[in-house]
Amino acid sequence: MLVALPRHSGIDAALDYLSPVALPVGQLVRVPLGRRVVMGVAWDGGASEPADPGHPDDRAHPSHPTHPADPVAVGEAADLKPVAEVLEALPPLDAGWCELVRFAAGYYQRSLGELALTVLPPELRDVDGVQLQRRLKRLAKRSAVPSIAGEVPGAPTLPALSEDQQAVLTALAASAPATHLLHGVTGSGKTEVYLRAAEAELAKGRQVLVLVPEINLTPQLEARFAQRFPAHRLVSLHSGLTPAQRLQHWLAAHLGQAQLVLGTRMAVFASLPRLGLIVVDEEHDPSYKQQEGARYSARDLAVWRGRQANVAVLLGSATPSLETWLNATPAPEGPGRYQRLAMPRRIGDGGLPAVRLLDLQRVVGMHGSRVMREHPLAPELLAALRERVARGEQSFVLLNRRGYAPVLHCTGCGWKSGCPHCSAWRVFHKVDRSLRCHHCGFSERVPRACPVCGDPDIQPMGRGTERLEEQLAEQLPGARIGRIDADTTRSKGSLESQLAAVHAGEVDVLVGTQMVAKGHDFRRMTLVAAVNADSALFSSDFRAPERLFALLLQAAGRAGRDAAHAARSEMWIQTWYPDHPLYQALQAQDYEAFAASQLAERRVASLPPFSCLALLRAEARSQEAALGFLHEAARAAEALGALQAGVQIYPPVPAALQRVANVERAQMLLEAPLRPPLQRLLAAWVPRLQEANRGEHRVLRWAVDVDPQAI
Ligand SMILES: Nc1ncnc2c1ncn2[C@@H]1O[C@H](COP(=O)(O)OP(=O)(O)OP(=O)(O)O)[C@@H](O)[C@H]1O
Ligand SMILES: [Zn+2]
Repeated sequence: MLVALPRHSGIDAALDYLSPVALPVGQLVRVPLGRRVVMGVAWDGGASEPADPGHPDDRAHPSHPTHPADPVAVGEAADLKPVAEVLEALPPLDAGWCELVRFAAGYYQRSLGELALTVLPPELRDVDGVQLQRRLKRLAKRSAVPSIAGEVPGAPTLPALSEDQQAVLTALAASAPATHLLHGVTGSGKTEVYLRAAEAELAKGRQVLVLVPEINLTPQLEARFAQRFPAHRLVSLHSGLTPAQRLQHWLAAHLGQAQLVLGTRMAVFASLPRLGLIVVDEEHDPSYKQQEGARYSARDLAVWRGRQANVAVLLGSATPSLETWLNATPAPEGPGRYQRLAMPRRIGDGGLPAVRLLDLQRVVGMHGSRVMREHPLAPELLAALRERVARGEQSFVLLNRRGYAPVLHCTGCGWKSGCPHCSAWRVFHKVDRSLRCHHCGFSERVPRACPVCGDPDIQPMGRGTERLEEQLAEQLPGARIGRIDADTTRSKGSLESQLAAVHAGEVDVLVGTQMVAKGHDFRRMTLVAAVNADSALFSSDFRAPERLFALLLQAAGRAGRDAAHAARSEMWIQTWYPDHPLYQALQAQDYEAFAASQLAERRVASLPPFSCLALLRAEARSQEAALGFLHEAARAAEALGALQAGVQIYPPVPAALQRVANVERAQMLLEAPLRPPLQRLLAAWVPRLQEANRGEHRVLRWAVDVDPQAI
């Protein structure tokens, strides 16, 4: 029986319980654990993780390709506790789900029980049989509503497919189930491809899983699917749902009542007994990687799940991740694991917006050095915005930093608004005159004077979206300025209403973070400007260039989506480094050339996708303790023969953000040219880390991150 015990508990395999009847694998039960009664999942004897689970991307089949068909005879020994309750109202989780969970636990180094239970809806874990019955009744009533109401609305009219869309769909239909990269430029109509591919599976009575990177992209996609398939039940799965909703939606999928399941990364674990297709929209998005607990990649698990279930997986993006791009590169240059499907043209044949690099050196040369100190936008860019406002077109100004200013400082003594608990600045938010730490949440009212020297002249340094909005309002009198970022969209429904206002043309110039830079189909936008992209150019993170390129190309893609305006659509980038190769590739709108040059760099530096990484993170009261634990862990890995196996262990270092909420953080990187040796080492090593965490180097927390997003 699987119950939610973390790997640290030392109990990794399933627990045994007495049951008067044999239970099928995957059956949900309630069992006593200590003094409590908890949810459990019936499991076969071999619950320990496979030593070498391969990788989500690997072509080879998993080490547990078949599922034991025999029901589990649970416990014979007399000292076992009996199962408290079998939740018979629910069919057992199917073999595909069980295998997915088994694989994910093994690959990401988590305890099987913990992973299995945490990916179920939280409310399911708390209900007993009676409460479950009640919820099922409610569900039955709800799913009956459309048929009682009688009429299913007439079939929606379908747009005629573009040549590219047609070609892609023909190739898809002709292919055996496989993983496909749908590489379509922004506005090429990838969603229509998802819809048609889904339609074919729905017609066969199969279920379709659609993953999106962020909650804020779900409403519009949900609306499009709901509109296209009015006779099918669609449910969403994401963290914005109430626990009760999430359970209802999960149940609808599990019982096969919902044919369409749309959600964020957690939805990859949905129970889908008749799965026919998986779509991963914006597959390159870092949000697919869970950043706590089991740090899984939903994109990679989707690929694994598709292969396991023998169904097609459609990875869509205008800027694929380099991992995916390499996987979709045919032999002999690449492994050719995925099929590449290309849609190089926009719907209506409108071109992509022209990219203009606005050289700030020249701007300063022409207008003097004060101009960029006092104003966020160069006069040329302001003029371009004014022109759009006058023509009744919309513009989007991208600044990937919320708040008013990233830091306050004292002009007298140089004091800066640091966070007392973190190695970070506190951000000035003008709306409530607060200094807020974006890492630990510590917030205070802005002091009247410098807390060190008493000088009243404390000034914002730098600029966030709040300040940009204010300055644009001053510089573009009469224009309607809107702002969308994490601060303006805190309350429920506010994002939807703000987006609706943009779509309705009530905003002339939209200021926003990356939140609005992707996915949205703005029809009247003809200018997109990035005003502080340079700050990401020199990041130490090896994925920073890939991220920046994707963000800017996605942002550019918000302009000129209506073919009628495409010709005069532009993307402006204000920069001190107009010759930077990244900007040059962007100007050429040449993803392939950019990917090729990045991959060449990664190959030379032995970075992913040419190597496999795992990160051990530690958090402790002191940096010494955190580093001490990591050194201890390194010794344990060496003792296990890491070096001989080809796994390189880098020296422990303080994390990039060293202190958060008074906790010191450090990390240690493991690198191997291939996955199997790394996976084998991790499987042997992770159980020993708990032992390493004793004595003088005790840490508060440690975690292994397989395929980390940032190092
Ligand atoms: N065959 C078609 N005929 C007419 N319009 C279409 C067709 N296919 C898609 N569209 C429209 O084209 C627009 C762009 O499509 P969509 O939003 O799917 O692009 P996308 O490829 O997902 O772009 P992005 O990567 O920027 O999100 C949408 O308004 C969509 O309704
Ligand atoms: Zn803080």
